[in-house]
Amino acid sequence: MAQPLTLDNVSLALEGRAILHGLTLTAQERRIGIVGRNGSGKSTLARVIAGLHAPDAGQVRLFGVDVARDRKAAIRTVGILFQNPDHQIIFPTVDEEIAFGLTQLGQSKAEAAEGVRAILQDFGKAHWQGAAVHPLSQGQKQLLCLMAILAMRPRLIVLDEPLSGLDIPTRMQLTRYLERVEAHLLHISHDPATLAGYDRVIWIADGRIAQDGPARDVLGAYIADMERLGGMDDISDLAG
Ligand SMILES: Nc1ncnc2c1ncn2[C@@H]1O[C@H](COP(=O)(O)OP(=O)(O)OP(=O)(O)O)[C@@H](O)[C@H]1O
Repeated sequence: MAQPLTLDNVSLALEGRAILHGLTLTAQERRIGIVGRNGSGKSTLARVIAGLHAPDAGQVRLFGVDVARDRKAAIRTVGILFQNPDHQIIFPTVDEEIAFGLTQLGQSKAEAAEGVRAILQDFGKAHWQGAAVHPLSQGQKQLLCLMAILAMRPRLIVLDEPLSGLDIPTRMQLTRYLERVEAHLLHISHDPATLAGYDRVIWIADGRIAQDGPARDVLGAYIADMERLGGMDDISDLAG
């Protein structure tokens, strides 16, 4: 059976600078965390795994789908949630935002409308039907993005720091929503606390895998290294 996630020697340069260096891994865990410092390449990796950016070399396969080459299959397979929902939302109303992905999947207007109704109902947000997006808080917008992705029923969702701009109660609520998601999650964060309890954590440093294993081991080593670096003199030496 096809593995949920396979990276085979994935490399990528941006503006002539190598960002990802021959990443290779296979994963079947349902909850995978990616940690790393600012500039280590996490967001770039997120985009490559979501098929938004083709690698220069190597291949990403999700459940057997080559997400860079087979875009049609990719949109059924993977969704991505970004840090800032304002960069993700393109429509002025909740319904249009959710319906868009469904029509991209080939659903009719009526099917998409039913999909919108169903996902809002599922999240106890039936009263959002017909609502405008602009008065929503950041957390509510992030929830809208999550619902829009889940309505499409992807098998894997890439989370690129979607909690980091939210206050603590909102983060806790969104975390609870994420916990009930059936799809596989690949959650990118520089905050180890977010990933405690995950099935597997991969630490990325300078576009390479620094460590890969159980959350407790990898996060422990990562925290120790971050504290070591944090104890050093000059923040200008810390840039990624
Ligand atoms: N479009 C781009 N063009 C050129 N360089 C880029 C581009 N996007 C990112 N980079 C560079 O690639 C490196 C990795 O960036 P990336 O955003 O993937 O890291 P990150 O680990 O997600 O960082 P952060 O935690 O700060 O978001 C950085 O040095 C960044 O400056």
